[in-house]
Amino acid sequence: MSEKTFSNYIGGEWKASASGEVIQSTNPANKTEVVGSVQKSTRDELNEAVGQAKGALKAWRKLAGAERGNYLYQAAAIMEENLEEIATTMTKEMGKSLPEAKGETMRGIQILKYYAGEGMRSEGDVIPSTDASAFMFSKRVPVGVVGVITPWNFPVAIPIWKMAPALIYGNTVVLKPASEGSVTAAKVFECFDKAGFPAGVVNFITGSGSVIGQGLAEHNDVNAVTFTGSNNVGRNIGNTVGARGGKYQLEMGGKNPIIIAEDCDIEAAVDATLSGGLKSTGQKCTCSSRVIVQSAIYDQFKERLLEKAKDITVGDGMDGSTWMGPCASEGQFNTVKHYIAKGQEEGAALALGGNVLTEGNLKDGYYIEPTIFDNVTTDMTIAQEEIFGPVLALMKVETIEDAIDLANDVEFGLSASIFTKNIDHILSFIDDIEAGLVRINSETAGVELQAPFGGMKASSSYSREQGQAAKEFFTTTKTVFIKG
Ligand SMILES: NC(=O)c1ccc[n+]([C@@H]2O[C@H](COP(=O)([O-])OP(=O)(O)OC[C@H]3O[C@@H](n4cnc5c(N)ncnc54)[C@H](O)[C@@H]3O)[C@@H](O)[C@H]2O)c1
Ligand SMILES: O=CCCC(=O)C(=O)O
Repeated sequence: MSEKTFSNYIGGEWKASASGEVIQSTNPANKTEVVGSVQKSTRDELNEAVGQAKGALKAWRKLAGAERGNYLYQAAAIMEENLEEIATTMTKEMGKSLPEAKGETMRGIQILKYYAGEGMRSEGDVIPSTDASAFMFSKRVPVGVVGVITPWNFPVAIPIWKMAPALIYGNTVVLKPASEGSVTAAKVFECFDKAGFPAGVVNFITGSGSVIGQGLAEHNDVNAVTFTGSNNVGRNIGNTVGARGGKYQLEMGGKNPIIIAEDCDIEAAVDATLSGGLKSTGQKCTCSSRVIVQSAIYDQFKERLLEKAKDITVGDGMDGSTWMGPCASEGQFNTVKHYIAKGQEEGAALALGGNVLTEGNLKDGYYIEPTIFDNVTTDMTIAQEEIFGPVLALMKVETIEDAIDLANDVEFGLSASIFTKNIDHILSFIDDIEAGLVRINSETAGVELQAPFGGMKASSSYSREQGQAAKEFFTTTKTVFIKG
């Protein structure tokens, strides 16, 4: 793959920024390798992108849903032809292993197809009027220009799970991806370009969060902003968009618990803890971070967990034998090191890992060992703050009631899981756990595109993405009353 500089995609054309500056995206498995560069755009260019999206809105929303769907089907087909290249770029840009990157790219394609079909489905309800001679119905209509601000950890799936529903319901979009995933997102936009969307319907602009992201939040012609990312940035975007009367949706961090009950299948629970906690190097918003284990099996579970964690192969995501890649960036690497030090400082015992890996080629990347802390208590920073790295915190409890109380003792509420065979425990977990994604005998990660996704408490703005739930954010309802 040759290193390339990608332009913005505005009004159906690839355009370099007048700033003359670019942002380089480097490979976290090999710091000196530049994967590609994107534009460091200006506020004027953002205004142009929003202007193009606004200009394209009328004609786009007037197309039949099925016609809009055809563009989405076309984009999906082109992405399928380019799957290998997109996935390779993703692995090189943010470190996810190649099989995971391929899975994510395929997921993006499936999301496009799902929403393409949505263009042929109902856009309202017939509602009986109290006037027998009148006809009343509701009709979903687009919100308008949608600003899409996305993180780096799912650089294909997240932009698509926001853009596809926005587009099918008749909105136009301006995407601002995270810089650490921008080259991958540009590859997706190359497919959108080839799909032939009318000029201005889909726009792509890169640059700093404080200029382009904040600019989208502030722009009066951006009717709605859908954001996924960290809590501090999200809250600020929500306040900014809300203050000018815009619609917003925030999907943010997690501190997800997995509860291990004494009656569970320990082997299955260990596998799910490792997969849910450490796949993607712990950089999924749904990753398990707190492992809450009943005391009767604590030692047995811990021993097996450590045994299996020791076998994890860490390396370049492009290498077929790699199970866990590097942290996605230098910033992420430093954050994880900071939390590991903090855990030790506050008295948690390091049961495994905790070190930077420097052997052989690993010294060229941002590698940290799979890390497991023992004797973690809920007051510790590593039990409260999102780490977003390969770090698990083991916590001991006596009863399942205690486990659920402990699980809920954080500001976040994104996903949660329990391993148990006891139906009473399952039912009380479903009822009492404060999380938007509740999983039984399964890892905490694992989002299905046809189901609502979003968190409770500080993890979300009470909104839901994906499946039919996306309709709520990307449309507004007209109630029509007709009298002859
Ligand atoms: N709940 C979910 O669905 C979900 C999914 C994936 C990731 N996440 C969360 O995302 C975070 C990791 O992603 P990240 O590091 O890219 O998050 P981030 O908040 O740093 O960045 C997200 C996006 O916001 C932009 N941004 C940064 N500063 C901004 C500002 N001042 N104004 C407007 N936009 C700004 C960034 O450029 C990026 O495009 C984690 O907290 C993770 O849990 C949540
Ligand atoms: O990072 C957040 C998205 C998580 C996800 O898509 C999954 O768990 O499958």
